[in-house]
Amino acid sequence: MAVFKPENVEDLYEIGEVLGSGHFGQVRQVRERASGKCWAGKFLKIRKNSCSRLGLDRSSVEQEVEILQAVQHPNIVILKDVFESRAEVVLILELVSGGELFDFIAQKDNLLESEAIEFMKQILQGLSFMHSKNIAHFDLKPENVMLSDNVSPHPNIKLIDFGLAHLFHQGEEYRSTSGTPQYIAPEVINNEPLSTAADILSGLSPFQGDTNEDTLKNVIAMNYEFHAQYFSTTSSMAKDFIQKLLVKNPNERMTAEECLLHPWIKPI
Ligand SMILES: Cc1ccc2c(c1)c1c3c(c(C)cc1n2CCCN)C(=O)NC3=O
Repeated sequence: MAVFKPENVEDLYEIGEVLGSGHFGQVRQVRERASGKCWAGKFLKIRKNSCSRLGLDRSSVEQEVEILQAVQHPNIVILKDVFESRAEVVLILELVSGGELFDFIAQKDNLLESEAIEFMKQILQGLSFMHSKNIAHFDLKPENVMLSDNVSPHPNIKLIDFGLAHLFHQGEEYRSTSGTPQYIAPEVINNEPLSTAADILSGLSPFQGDTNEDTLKNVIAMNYEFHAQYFSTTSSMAKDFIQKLLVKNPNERMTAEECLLHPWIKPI
């Protein structure tokens, strides 16, 4: 069993504003008292016993910590420290102050394809690194693709939130139905054995339906089209790239490594 620091996190960090919250608990900005540097504290409620429904199993937190310690990469958020009290584990994570990529793009009048390629390349570099270590994120969605800062003209992409991530062991069969309906792969919906390929399809959402049920049906049917309203100025190379991701059979879907070699990302 992993042992985390027993010190009281508030002895070393000043707890600041809430940055986000979820089923797991809260993410808050924290300030390291010794250096004055700001980090993100992910405060996770831990189940007191197996009968309790509130909080997370300690084993799932141990897996998130093990995975974050294994994926040190410029496009993946860094884990600095882990503290544990009676019913809480606190992850001290790199603060990515540039906010969500989705918001950065939404506030621009238009996104050049060259900018989209640069963002996609960084996302794929982080994914390719994780997948090379047999780790899948399993919750890749716009909210979990963030920017390191909001000042530089070319901010760095940072993948965050490894709460659903999984480390595949040799020959292991793994199934899960967790995830966000409009971003999950068809094999997740069908409760089939999963692989890192699920990450490749999960980040896109041309499948949005009026209800979660409609969305899931669209994902299963791979029901999408390139509406002229959005794609009239999109290059055929970009559409070819997307089509090679939106493939129902995970074994026929491009891997992150193959994506990085696609001519849209890496022109010949
Ligand atoms: C400036 C800012 C604002 C909101 C943040 C974060 C940072 C943030 C962070 C993290 C997580 C897991 C969630 C976070 N959230 C919650 C929303 C994430 N889409 C994290 O690991 N580092 C962050 O900076």
